[in-house]
Amino acid sequence: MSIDRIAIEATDLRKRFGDTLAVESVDLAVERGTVYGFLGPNGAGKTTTMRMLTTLTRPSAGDARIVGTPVSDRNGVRDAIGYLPEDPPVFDELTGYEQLEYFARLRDIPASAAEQRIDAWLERFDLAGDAGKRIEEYSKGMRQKVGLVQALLHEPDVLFLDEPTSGLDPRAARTVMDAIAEMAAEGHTVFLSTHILPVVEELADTVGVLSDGRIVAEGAPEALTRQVESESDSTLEDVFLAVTTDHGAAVQ
Ligand SMILES: Nc1ncnc2c1ncn2[C@@H]1O[C@H](COP(=O)(O)OP(=O)(O)OP(=O)(O)O)[C@@H](O)[C@H]1O
Repeated sequence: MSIDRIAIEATDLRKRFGDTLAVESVDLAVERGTVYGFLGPNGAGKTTTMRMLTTLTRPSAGDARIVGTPVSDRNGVRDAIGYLPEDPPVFDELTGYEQLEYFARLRDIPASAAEQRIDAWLERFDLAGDAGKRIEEYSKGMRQKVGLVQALLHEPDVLFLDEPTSGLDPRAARTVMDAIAEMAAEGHTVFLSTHILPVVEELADTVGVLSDGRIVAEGAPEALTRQVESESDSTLEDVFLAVTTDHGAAVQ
């Protein structure tokens, strides 16, 4: 596989916080235009890994590149990515529209394109009627939607999403899932961390399960589920339970 087909690459990526080894050793090679589902129990190191890949946390050791740019080149990587963290970075005192306008300026999106894209996404996420309200008046789901639009407004090569459907009603969650599938079909790469397994089952081309700071299982969802013995058809939940209780003994 040639390197330019790899959007997210990590080699022996590690992070230590004092005595805590948050990420022991992570290797990744995520192909462009694919959706990578990142699973793992609470405390496995998923957020820390995403923070290293998005340049927000400096790795203690190892190497990571986003579309060929090393994460030590923070500006270079930030130009190539969008990131929706668990708690979307929005300003309570701005309206939803102002927040997105502000972000579009930060990202150097020309004003006319910005207006067009903001209007289209607000409409799609059923937020157009509330775009003039201050974010402090928004529900959790509305904040989540603004955070998501903010992450993809500049049409980044690589989109990192931490629980993108959390707090969303089923219709909004469907809109988000369809948008993720579209982004991937257009050639964007999506790195998706969530505990909602049906979301991963539907969207991910490849799934990686992180446990105690290491990837203990990785592969296409169908390939992983085929390897788990179960009385009925296996699901990703069976895979998750097998590899995270027994550290990969059931799935090699
Ligand atoms: N800033 C920090 N300082 C000290 N320890 C930290 C810090 N951030 C994370 N950790 C520790 O690193 C480990 C991994 O945490 P992380 O948040 O990456 O897990 P996670 O897989 O995202 O969990 P969850 O699914 O609960 O969000 C945990 O033991 C956590 O306590």
